Amino acid sequence: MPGIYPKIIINFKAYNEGFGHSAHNIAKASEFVSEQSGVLIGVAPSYMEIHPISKHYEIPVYAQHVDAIEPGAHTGHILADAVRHAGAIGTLINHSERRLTLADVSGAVDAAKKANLQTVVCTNNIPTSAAAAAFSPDFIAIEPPELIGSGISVATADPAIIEDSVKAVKNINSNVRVLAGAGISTGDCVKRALELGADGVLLASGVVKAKDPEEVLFNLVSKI
Ligand SMILES: O=C(CO)COP(=O)(O)O
Repeated sequence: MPGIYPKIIINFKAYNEGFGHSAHNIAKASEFVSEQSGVLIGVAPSYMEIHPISKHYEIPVYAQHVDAIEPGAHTGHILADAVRHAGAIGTLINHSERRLTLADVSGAVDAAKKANLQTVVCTNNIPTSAAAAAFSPDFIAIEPPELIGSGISVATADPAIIEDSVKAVKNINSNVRVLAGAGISTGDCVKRALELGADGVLLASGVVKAKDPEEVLFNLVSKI
C-alpha cells in the first residue's frame, strides 16, 4: 500500500475506545466508509492493534511514533522495521503528545524511510512546518496544540495557520502533502480545510470517542 495516500487519518491515541473491540469497530467503519465513498481513510491505532487491524481491514495503518534507531541493542524503543513488519504502511512522528527534538524528528524520518514507511510529521506552528518540510516527509500535519481535543475546529478557529503552513511547506518542497488537524469533526470542517489548501485531515476524538463512528465518518466524507 505505500504510494497510497489517505485524505483522512484517524489517530486512536491512547483512548479507551482506541483498543480491543472498539478499535476494530472504528477500523471496520473506516474501511466501509472508504469503500462506499471512494475517500481513502487511514488509521493510527496503538502499537498492539497494528497487526490485527492491518490483517483484517483493507485500509492504510499507521503507527503513532517510531524512534530514531537502527535495529540493535535498544530496549523499550519502537523500531520502524518492526512497525512495518506488523503491517503498518506509515507512521506519525512528533505528535503534540509525543514531541521530539528536531534532531530526533530528522532521525525518525530517516529510520521510517529506510523501513519503507510513509512519514507524517506533526507540527504545531508555521516555522516548525517549514523546518519539517526540509526533511521531505510524505505529509506534514499542522495541529495547533491548544485546539487538540477541544472540539473547536482549526479550520474555523485558525484558518490562517492552515493556509500559511501550506504555503511554507510547498515553498520548501511541493511534493509534501499537508494535513490539518485539531477539533475536526464534520464534513464542513474537512471541506473548509481542503479549501484552505490542505490535502486532507488528521483527527482523533471526533471519531474515536463518537457513539457511532461510522455515522461521523460518513459525515466527514460527505462534502469532499
Ligand atoms: O491530535 C489530533 C490528531 O492527531 C487531533 O485530535 P482531535 O481530533 O481530538 O482534536
